[in-house]
Amino acid sequence: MLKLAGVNKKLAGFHLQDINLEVKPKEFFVILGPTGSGKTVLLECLAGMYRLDSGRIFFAGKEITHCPPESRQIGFVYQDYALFPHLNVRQNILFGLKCRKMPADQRKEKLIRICGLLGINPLLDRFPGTLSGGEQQRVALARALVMEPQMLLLDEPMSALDPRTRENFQRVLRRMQKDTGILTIHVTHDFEEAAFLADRIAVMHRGRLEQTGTPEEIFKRPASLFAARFTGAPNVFTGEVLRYNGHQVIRTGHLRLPVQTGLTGPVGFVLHPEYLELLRTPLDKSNCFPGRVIAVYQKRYFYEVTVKVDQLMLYMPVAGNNSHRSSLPGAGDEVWCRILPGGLHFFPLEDASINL
Ligand SMILES: Nc1ncnc2c1ncn2[C@@H]1O[C@H](COP(=O)(O)OP(=O)(O)OP(=O)(O)O)[C@@H](O)[C@H]1O
Repeated sequence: MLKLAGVNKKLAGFHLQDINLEVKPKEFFVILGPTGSGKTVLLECLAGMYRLDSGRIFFAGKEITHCPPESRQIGFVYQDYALFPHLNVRQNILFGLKCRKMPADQRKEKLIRICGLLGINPLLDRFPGTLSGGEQQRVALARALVMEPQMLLLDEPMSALDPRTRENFQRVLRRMQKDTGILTIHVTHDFEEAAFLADRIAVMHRGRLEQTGTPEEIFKRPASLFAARFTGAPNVFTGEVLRYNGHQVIRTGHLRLPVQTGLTGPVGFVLHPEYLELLRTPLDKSNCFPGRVIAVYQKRYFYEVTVKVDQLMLYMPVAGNNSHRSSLPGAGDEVWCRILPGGLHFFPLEDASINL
């Protein structure tokens, strides 16, 4: 178990603020946040590269707040791989074990195991300058893993990879983490990557952790406008909860959507697309709203229909295949949009001026 309690670190122009976090043994934990939000500084605090201003860090049953980096048994993989260019892959991977003066036969045994796990045996005699980005990243990971760290910190290890290589590396990484069970903290600004890899995610914004939860919890129930928008939730809007004709409604533009929420006043809300139904004629007047189709795009497995309802641009995926295309409305058509029960999620709006 890793525990951070009230961790604070001020740097010129940046403040890592009041970080409280618990990560379970064997967990794959992702810190998700935009550039400059403090993800790397947080990893560096864990690795012992900064002296904390306040707060404590505990790992595997002992306090490590003041332990020097080399005694923390942490593996750190950087964004830019940081391989030694004058050493071949084998020498790069074994560098740390040689410094530890591990006997050659033990080094060899570890090398074989790690390279098998990451599929890099054919690369052992090559030099970093001759490797692709994805290959270099695997080597960097192997170099960290061979030291058998108790915790692995990965600082945007895929930022320089093309989408296909990134997808492959994500699979390798996830399998490796499940096989080894090393508590892993991975930093990224990409929600899809986070959702694929993470057991749990913490959303970071301006030096603070805004929300922690499983990928599904964060995607379905974002706690703030920032979390909703940054994780790419479609149909994120703002409005005001008030009473209208004796009912609780949310007013947004000229629309009044019936709601049941403990919140009042200004709120943010998500209209989950899978709870939106596209109709030619209204079914249930209280939850059906007239709109106009703005665009229909074909995606791989579904159609993406954009409907303007009052001032809201609603994104709606509609399942279908080519033969189904003719039954879909087209741009300019008048339609109705029905909100099914459970389709609305609210969060308090603390800072309406958040600009992503
Ligand atoms: N040693 C330092 N001294 C002063 N400021 C620093 C230092 N290291 C980082 N910062 C600042 O702290 C803020 C957070 O930096 P950090 O590298 O943690 O962001 P990040 O979330 O990892 O961003 P990115 O996704 O771009 O890597 C930035 O404004 C950065 O300029």
